[in-house]
Amino acid sequence: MSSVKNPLILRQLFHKETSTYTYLLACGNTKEAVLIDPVLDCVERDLKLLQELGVHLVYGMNTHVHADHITGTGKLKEALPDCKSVLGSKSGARADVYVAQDENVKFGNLALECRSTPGHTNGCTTYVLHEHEMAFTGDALLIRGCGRTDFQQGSPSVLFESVHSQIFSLPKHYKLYPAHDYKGVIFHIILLLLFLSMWHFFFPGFSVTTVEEELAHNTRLTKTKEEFIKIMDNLNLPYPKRLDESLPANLMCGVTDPVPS
Ligand SMILES: N[C@@H](CCC(=O)N[C@@H](CSS)C(=O)NCC(=O)O)C(=O)O
Ligand SMILES: [Fe+2]
Repeated sequence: MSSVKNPLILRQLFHKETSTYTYLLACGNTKEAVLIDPVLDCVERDLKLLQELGVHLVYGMNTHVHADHITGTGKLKEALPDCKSVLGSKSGARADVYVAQDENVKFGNLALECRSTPGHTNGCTTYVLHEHEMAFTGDALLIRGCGRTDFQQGSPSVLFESVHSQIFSLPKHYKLYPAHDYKGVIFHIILLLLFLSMWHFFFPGFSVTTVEEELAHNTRLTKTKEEFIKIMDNLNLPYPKRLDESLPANLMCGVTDPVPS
């Protein structure tokens, strides 16, 4: 294990309605912070936390153009004018900073390396924090699963290559943090039927994994490429409930231009 020079403040936040994880990362020395995949509905929560921790948001970053929720980046920028939005250069959406393969996003003394991981969408980017041996995979890799490939330029073949070359090639002990966890949802439904509302207490789902765990236990990506393509082509998932509002808004950084009066 390499010695850690710069302390990291890390918070994993959850949006229950869309099972989305947002990550707050801040440099413990300088207090410069980034939010990865903020959700519009949770901006007030995130602003309060930034203030409580005494950190200064420099980037609102997205791993990709989300199809299931509206990004909070635009609203965060309105509240914090120093904050810039970051997105993969192949995303086709509006952002202040576009990142490509091997570029770094710096916050304080820490830096996130950008790895292009298309296949779920063209612009999908995995952000790697080498100093703390962790990566934020968006929807390219979910815990024991992966993002769907049936819309938004999705391609199972491209996703398979991305995950194997850019994520599974990281050291085996690296922690992987995804953009969603759907494992708790089944239990949620069962407990709702039992009129209980504390599902998260009993069945928290999964919050983090490692390269080693996914190489051994990912239900899709441990298969051959041919088997993987067959699985992905036959998922038959319903479209995300908020797709129609999310996609156009996220192409505009989560805010639509004001209508002239
Ligand atoms: N039911 C959810 C949407 C679920 C969904 O389609 N999730 C996406 C990631 S958000 S683009 C996905 O890739 N899922 C993979 C899988 O195996 O489930 C909603 O209505 O929001
Ligand atoms: Fe997605």
